Amino acid sequence: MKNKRDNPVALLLKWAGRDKIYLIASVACAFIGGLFTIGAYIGIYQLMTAILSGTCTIEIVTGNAILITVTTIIRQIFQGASGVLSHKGAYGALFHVRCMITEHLAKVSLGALDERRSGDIKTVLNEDIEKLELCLAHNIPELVSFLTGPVVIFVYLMTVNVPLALISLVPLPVVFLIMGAVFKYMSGVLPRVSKSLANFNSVIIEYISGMKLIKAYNMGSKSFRKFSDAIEEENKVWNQISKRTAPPYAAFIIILECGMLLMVPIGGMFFLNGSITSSIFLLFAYIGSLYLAEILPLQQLSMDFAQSLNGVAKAKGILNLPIYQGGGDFPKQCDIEMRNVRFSYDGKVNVLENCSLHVSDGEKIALVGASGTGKSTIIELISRFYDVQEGEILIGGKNIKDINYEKLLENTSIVFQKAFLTRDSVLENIRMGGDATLEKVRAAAKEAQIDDFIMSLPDGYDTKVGSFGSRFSGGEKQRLAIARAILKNAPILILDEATSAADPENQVEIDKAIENLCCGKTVIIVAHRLGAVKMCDKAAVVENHTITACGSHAEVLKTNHYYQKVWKDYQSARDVAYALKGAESIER
Ligand SMILES: Nc1ncnc2c1ncn2[C@@H]1O[C@H](COP(=O)(O)OP(=O)(O)OP(=O)(O)O)[C@@H](O)[C@H]1O
Repeated sequence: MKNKRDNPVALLLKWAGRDKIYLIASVACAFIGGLFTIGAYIGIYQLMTAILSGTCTIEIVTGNAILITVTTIIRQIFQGASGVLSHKGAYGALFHVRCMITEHLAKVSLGALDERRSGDIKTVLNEDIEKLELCLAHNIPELVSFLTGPVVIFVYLMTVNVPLALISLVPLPVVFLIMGAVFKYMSGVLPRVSKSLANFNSVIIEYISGMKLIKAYNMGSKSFRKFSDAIEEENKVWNQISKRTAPPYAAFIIILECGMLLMVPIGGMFFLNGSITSSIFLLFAYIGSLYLAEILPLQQLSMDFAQSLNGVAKAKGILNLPIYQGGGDFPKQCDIEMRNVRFSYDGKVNVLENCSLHVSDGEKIALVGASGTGKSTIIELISRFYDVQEGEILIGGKNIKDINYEKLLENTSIVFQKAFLTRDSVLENIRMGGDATLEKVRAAAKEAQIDDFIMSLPDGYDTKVGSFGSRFSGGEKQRLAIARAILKNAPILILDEATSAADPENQVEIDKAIENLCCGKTVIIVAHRLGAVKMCDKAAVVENHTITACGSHAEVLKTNHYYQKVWKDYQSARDVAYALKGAESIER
């Protein structure tokens, strides 16, 4: 049996939360407005009858004119109110759904997200959810409004003449069959539409964010090709849809409007054999053949409805992604332990196998290893961006899966190799949604060696960061990210050390900032340059999918070949720098 929760309209109403009341009120208004459709038809019928029977007076004309005007005005008022209420409810619902999805995404493992492209998620959050507005603000109230009128008129016609009223319904099953066929076709083709749109969005995101690279390698025409292919596919899909849906739409309109073809000969026959009066004949010849045209606006409904349901299904798909929930308090002690961990991103190739590591509370450890050996993966597992496939990771003796995810994030600061700045003020970029005062933010920025620079900006801490942080150099961005982590003051610090961003002066400032940041914390640093080892108590070598050596610099240097080699290389490089500079005191 189909679960009630699977019903897309019920789901939409649930997502609308408190705004559901506006949606229900809008449907009620649409219904009442629809009831008043009958006024104009009754007015015209009464006038026709009076004229044909020669009893028409000024009172009858005025009375029916008032009836038609007033019912039309009331109908419009209720339909207008229905529109206002449905839009208020619909945009409230859209807001709730978007918030639910973004909050949900924050608790989803990166593994689940890796399978989706950013364009795909953007399409759901933007275009697909926007389609829900169609359903809530238009489709549902319009369906009620445009169906109520014809139903009321049909009931009225039944009171006048049952056989003719029933004959007037003949086109209806045909048009509903057509609408059903269009709905079925649209539901089938929509996954291709969504895929093409998601691809289109991904290409745009890639094109804009990779603009520097595109320019540097003169890739304009090549990437434009990708761009134009995506546009072409979009165009192809929608052309195909119009080709397939145009004929049924035309048939829908023609069949609805051809009621006269039935009503005139059949009504005429009834009139000639004396079973109906002339006014009843005219009523059916005119109104009885036209009233179904009231549902003409519904021709778009099947396509819109299919799109809305597709939007619901895709939003539900994201909301169904498993999230980290439950779990207890963050432990008092912050020692970190990896026990025999196995991890693979794709389920096929193991990045880590039987990997173990212990970092004591308050200890600083540097992860050293060749590129691609799994250093960043280790810190992503400790931060629970992904879950291990075998083994366990413990903090303070507690498996991180048993720690409340938000508490884990609260107590861990991560400084990424590539600092990401949001399009907001410098102040907000440091306090990241928190409520720290400017004084506290400045104190953190001072420790991160970036306060002087921020104060030299035209608007100081209120300076807006340009898109993708483009106003700041790599080193400045790095120090802003360090200021963020200093302000957060979490007991565990994970640092994917950046070197590319730093020129020598910047590096001195970054090193000082990192030193301040690390003070009194349990720290894991991914050491891309060996110089970082000097600020740590221990070094651990990541190679062959595991940690092969761990200990003080001297201990690891004694036992590990890789470490001996890179240390030698590091020293030679320093000697070259020493010779080039001719300085007396380069620190060894
Ligand atoms: N999201 C991902 N999906 C699939 N594979 C990944 C992902 N991230 C990393 N990898 C792969 O996992 C392996 C380890 O990558 P990782 O980034 O942990 O190495 P690293 O030691 O930090 O490298 P580097 O020093 O160059 O930053 C690499 O082979 C990499 O290609």
